[in-house]
Amino acid sequence: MRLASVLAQVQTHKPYTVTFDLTDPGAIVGAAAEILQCFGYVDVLINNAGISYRGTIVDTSLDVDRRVMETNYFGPVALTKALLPSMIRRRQGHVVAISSIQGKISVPFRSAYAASKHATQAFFDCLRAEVERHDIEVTVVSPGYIQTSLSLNAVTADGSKYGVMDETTAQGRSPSQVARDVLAAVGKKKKDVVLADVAPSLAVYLRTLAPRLFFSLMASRARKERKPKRCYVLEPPIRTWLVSGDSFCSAAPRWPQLVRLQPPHP
Ligand SMILES: NC(=O)C1=CN([C@@H]2O[C@H](COP(=O)(O)OP(=O)(O)OC[C@H]3O[C@@H](n4cnc5c(N)ncnc54)[C@H](OP(=O)(O)O)[C@@H]3O)[C@@H](O)[C@H]2O)C=CC1
Ligand SMILES: CCCCCCCCCCCCCCCC(=O)OCC(=O)COP(=O)(O)O
Repeated sequence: MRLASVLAQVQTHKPYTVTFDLTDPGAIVGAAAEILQCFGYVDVLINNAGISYRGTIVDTSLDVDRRVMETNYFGPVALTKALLPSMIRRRQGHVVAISSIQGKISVPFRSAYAASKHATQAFFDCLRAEVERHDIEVTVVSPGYIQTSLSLNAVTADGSKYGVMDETTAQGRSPSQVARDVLAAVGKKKKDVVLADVAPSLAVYLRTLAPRLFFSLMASRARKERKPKRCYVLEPPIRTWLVSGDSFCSAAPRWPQLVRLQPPHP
């Protein structure tokens, strides 16, 4: 009842949906214009859309690197630039970038994703400093795993969909809790928020304070994820095959279920 009476006093807008592709710069400009025409201004821009990736650098086509970068970095940058002048004119506005803990640490088989999120962190950190004088707030949010379709929608080395619900994703935080935490961060005008468990949060410090140890942990993680578990011999012709280890499967399932043993893939 109290909530209803508070809501009745708060001026709000009827929801309005504008659908566009973040990899299409023209569509972004058009969408921003449509949003401004409809509402006149934007109070809080939450750059949330994104795509993840699984694969080895050596096997990944440059088109895939570009696609991830276009979606996760250039898209939000373009949308922010399109809406920023109106925020500056109004001397009011809040820009949120949903990055990832992988914007602060880089883990193996996520090169394109981690790079796009590091770029996001850097861009919005610069933006925060530049627009402070216009009274505009910038919050970068770096979550750990969240229970969404991110792994299902992730792109692989050859551009196809990964299509697997990873255990890490399935066991991640609830999206509604993360949404509440993001809104709380906006309410408190927080500048940088990590929403992750202890190990990833500590890993950020480890990367800065003990980089050699961090790099060695990541190298060992890479070795483990590629480690084969079972071995089959097929004949004829006489060849030895490996079934890739479960953990590697979960990192890059597009990789062959059967891979040749000699020589083993790096
Ligand atoms: N889930 C996780 O573990 C974590 C997620 N994040 C970040 O959270 C954000 C949201 O991802 P999440 O909800 O988890 O993943 P989902 O795959 O469930 O959702 C991704 C969303 O992004 C939209 N999207 C993807 N590509 C484009 C595009 N080219 N143009 C417009 N919209 C697009 C999708 O729209 P559509 O459905 O129409 O394709 C969808 O709404 C991402 O930035 C991700 O990096 C950060 C840390 C952890
Ligand atoms: C002093 C003790 C420090 C202990 C640190 C040990 C090192 C632990 C490494 C932790 C790596 C965590 C990786 C977390 C990845 C993550 O949460 O990513 C979030 C996402 O964006 C999800 O993307 P994905 O597509 O990879 O599912």
